[in-house]
Amino acid sequence: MVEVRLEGVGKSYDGVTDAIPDLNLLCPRGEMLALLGPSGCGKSSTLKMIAGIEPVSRGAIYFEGIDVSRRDTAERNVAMVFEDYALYPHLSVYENIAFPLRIRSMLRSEVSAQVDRVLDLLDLHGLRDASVRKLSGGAQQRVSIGRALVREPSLVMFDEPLSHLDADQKVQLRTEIKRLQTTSRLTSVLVTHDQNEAISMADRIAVMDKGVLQQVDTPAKVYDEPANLFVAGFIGEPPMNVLSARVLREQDDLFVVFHGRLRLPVPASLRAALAAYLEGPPIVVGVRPEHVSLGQQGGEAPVLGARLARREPCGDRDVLVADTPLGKVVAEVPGPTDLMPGEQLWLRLDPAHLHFFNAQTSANVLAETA
Ligand SMILES: Nc1ncnc2c1ncn2[C@@H]1O[C@H](COP(=O)(O)OP(=O)(O)OP(=O)(O)O)[C@@H](O)[C@H]1O
Repeated sequence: MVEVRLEGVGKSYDGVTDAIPDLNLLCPRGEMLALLGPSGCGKSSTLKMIAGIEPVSRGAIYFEGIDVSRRDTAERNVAMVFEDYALYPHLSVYENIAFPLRIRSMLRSEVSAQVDRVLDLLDLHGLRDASVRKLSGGAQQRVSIGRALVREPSLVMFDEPLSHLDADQKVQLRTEIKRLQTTSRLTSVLVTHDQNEAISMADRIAVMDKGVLQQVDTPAKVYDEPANLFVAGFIGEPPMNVLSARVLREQDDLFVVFHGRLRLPVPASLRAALAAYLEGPPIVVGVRPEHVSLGQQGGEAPVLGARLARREPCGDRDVLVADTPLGKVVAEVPGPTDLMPGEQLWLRLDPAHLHFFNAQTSANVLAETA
């Protein structure tokens, strides 16, 4: 397994516009890097350039420090796992996994040993002689992962590997891929538009928009410390609420004030970063729905008056969509509640979980002072 590094990589399909202007990215050896972003953000182009399916227009791709930009997929020893499994339907599980070894004219005994190793790894021994066309989607994808691993690749590329599976199989295979990746220390790149897949499987997530890398970090950091408003809005479901506000000082304390309707103390850890915004330019405050709760008017905690527009029951919690003088605010509260549309609510925004962004650049103010 290798470390993969992209340096100043650019891709233009027509020689005029850039699908990817300038990408710098590192996937350390033994880690899974997820490329995540909306349709057209450049995930597939990046995957294809790393795999050697598409040439780079600029820059270079290094495997273990060696420039492989001009090598093809076979020379890079990259294995692919596709969303549609791409198995040979007339062959058995064993023969599908053995296929990449057979075309290398490997000795029969050696093929058998390698395939057995992979059948063990994926717990597929019971299905060894089954025809792949009779298997469930999840089992077919496990066979295609086995076929990718059997020839001991330098890098495994997972291209939307779970998109054809139903919800149960998705969860099972997610766990399986994570287990394999960790125990076999695979270097792998996962392309997905599904944030849950990226969060549950990857060591690091590269969030892209319009060909530009927005943030690359661990799933926890991408969620807890989004680098900018794009990442804040893209990661998390329902998305983070964003509200415009100003920062004021009163005696020695800083407060964030939302159009004179709500005033919250700024946590001590953010004071230095927010000092530049004092009495100054507007700021955008983000708060995740799970950090908006139901409060009471006249209680100790400051609250925002709201009217319930919609309630979405989600089992043990309710998603409340409320109209407030600051705009629409979404709250995720323990449920089920018996709240009805039109009801008056008092919302509490947890001051310990506010995110602050520069309204002009959209960057997280913590990143500006880092
Ligand atoms: N073969 C191609 N020829 C011309 N333009 C292309 C080609 N492949 C991709 N593009 C363009 O490059 C940009 C990035 O596309 P890409 O497929 O890499 O994004 P993506 O994030 O993988 O999207 P999706 O999730 O829809 O597959 C888009 O503007 C797309 O139209």
